Amino acid sequence: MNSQFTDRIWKRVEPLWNNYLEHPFVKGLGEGWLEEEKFRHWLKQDYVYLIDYSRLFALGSAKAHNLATMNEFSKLLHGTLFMEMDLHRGYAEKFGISREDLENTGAAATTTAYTSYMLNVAQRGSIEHVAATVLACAWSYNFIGLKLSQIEGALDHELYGNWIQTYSSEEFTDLAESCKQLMNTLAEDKPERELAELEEIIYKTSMFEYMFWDMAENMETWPVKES
Ligand SMILES: Cc1ncc(CO)c(N)n1
Repeated sequence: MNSQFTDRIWKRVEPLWNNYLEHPFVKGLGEGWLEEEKFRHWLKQDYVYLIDYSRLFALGSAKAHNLATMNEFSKLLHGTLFMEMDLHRGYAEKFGISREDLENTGAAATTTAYTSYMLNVAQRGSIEHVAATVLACAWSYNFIGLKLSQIEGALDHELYGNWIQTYSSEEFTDLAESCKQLMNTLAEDKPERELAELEEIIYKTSMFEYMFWDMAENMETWPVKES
């Protein structure tokens, strides 16, 4: 098979993504010792993150040049709003966080920066820009889920097993693969200047992914609290 755009991307992001696996939040999740309050912080921030992330798939459908692409984005939208966010709703119920509280979480600085960046790039750009903004998110969570699932006992952990099961599942792997396929199709025959631009978007979102783990680990919101 011909070399794909995502093979080039993999070479660029792999060193950065390996840092996710060393991050204390991700390590704690995989080895089962992550403090619950940090996980609860991630859960709430990630829920509001996913609301805006879902908008990107809707934008992808709107900007699609053909029905097949519209269908792909619509499947990704549905998968995020239902399959993925059900995981969050299940945890919230376990923690006694109401649906309303979950949904009304105030986005932290990092969450705001990350979603604003993606929405800005996607709104200003074309369909391939939309595909570039969503790629690192789905693919890197699948990468992390699959890696953590290899740790002995991780899938059976009382609290975090469900997280690892979801992100390493066939369903979520399909979702990540669809994002990769979409990116490859949309990158076909594009000149190098445009490919380099897409690569930068994917690299930046990968950096934001790292910042999101940091935000969760340090339970950050905004640097100065209202008095
Ligand atoms: C921050 C973040 N990135 C990626 C995913 C996977 O969709 C997620 N749930 N949250």
